[in-house]
Amino acid sequence: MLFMVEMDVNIPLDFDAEEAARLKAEEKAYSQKLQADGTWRHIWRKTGLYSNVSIFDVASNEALHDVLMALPLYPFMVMKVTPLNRHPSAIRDDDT
Ligand SMILES: O=C(O)C[C@H]1C=CC(=O)O1
Repeated sequence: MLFMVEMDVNIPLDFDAEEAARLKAEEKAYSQKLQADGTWRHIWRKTGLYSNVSIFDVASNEALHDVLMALPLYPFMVMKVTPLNRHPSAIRDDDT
């Protein structure tokens, strides 16, 4: 199942800088592990924003929930989740 997830990150300005750097490093490692195993199919930065658009490929709503809740930066994120269907006019057999 494919989902588009939009993540807006908002770390308070007075949050400890070292802790923020640690959480960002953890987030990067977690994200790259999920990208390597095919769960996190695409990640794009929204230009000019601390925000991304991502595509996830997971087995169920519950699986996506678990992946998102485990994001180290989750406490600082607002997310919008959109389920995706293959478009009937798509010309490619896959969506890579
Ligand atoms: O930077 C972001 O958009 C937030 C988050 C998502 C992946 C990652 O490494 O950080």
